[in-house]
Amino acid sequence: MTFSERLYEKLQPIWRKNHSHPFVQGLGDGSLDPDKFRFFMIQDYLYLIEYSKLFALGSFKADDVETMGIFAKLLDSTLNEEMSLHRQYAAKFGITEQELENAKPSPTTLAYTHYMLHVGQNGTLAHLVAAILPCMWSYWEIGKELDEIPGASDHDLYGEWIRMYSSDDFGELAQWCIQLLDDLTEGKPVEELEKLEEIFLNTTRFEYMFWDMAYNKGMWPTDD
Ligand SMILES: Cc1ncc(CN)c(N)n1
Repeated sequence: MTFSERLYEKLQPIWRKNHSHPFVQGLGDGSLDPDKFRFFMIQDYLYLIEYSKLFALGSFKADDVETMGIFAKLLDSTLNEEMSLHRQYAAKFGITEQELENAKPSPTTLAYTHYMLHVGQNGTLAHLVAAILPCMWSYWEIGKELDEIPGASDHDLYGEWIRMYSSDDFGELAQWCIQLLDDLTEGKPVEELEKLEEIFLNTTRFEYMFWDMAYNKGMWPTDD
């Protein structure tokens, strides 16, 4: 069994919760309150600013030019393709550049991004890849599942989001990351694999928390 197959088994209970979460269900049937989606888009934009730094770190930590180049491609596609989706949605929602710039991360956004950056800065390349993989893998799975719902990818508001995350381009990058983690973990000792599994499951849990945060528009419990 490859390491990613082992992770795939372990992540099932959390992914089931993702897929049945009212935010994700609402994206699929079009019933999601646009105000919740607006909140999500702003938080996700802030999230991606921090997340993209992990690709720069991946390039720094890689041992060969080919891997460095693919991390550079991931950095470019996140900043200039994925985040341009967010900028388009911002325009649709009348969110100004100023509002995006002044937006503050929620506690969940902060905790999730800081955790990944901590692991990415202090760990090995395998640690970094274990931390970033759930982000790509889970969105690709959700995108593909929602794309199968008749009419979902043509929805006026949420269709574009579904098309982006179910796309072959997005899937290829997720698959590359899965393969890289399998290559990096081949023949590694049990304790190392357990540590990587823990990191992977932590960010998998953070993915679930992000959906829940968006659905509840969860900010700090006090404005002070
Ligand atoms: C929270 C989150 N997780 C994953 C993705 C997909 N890159 C995202 N945009 N935002």
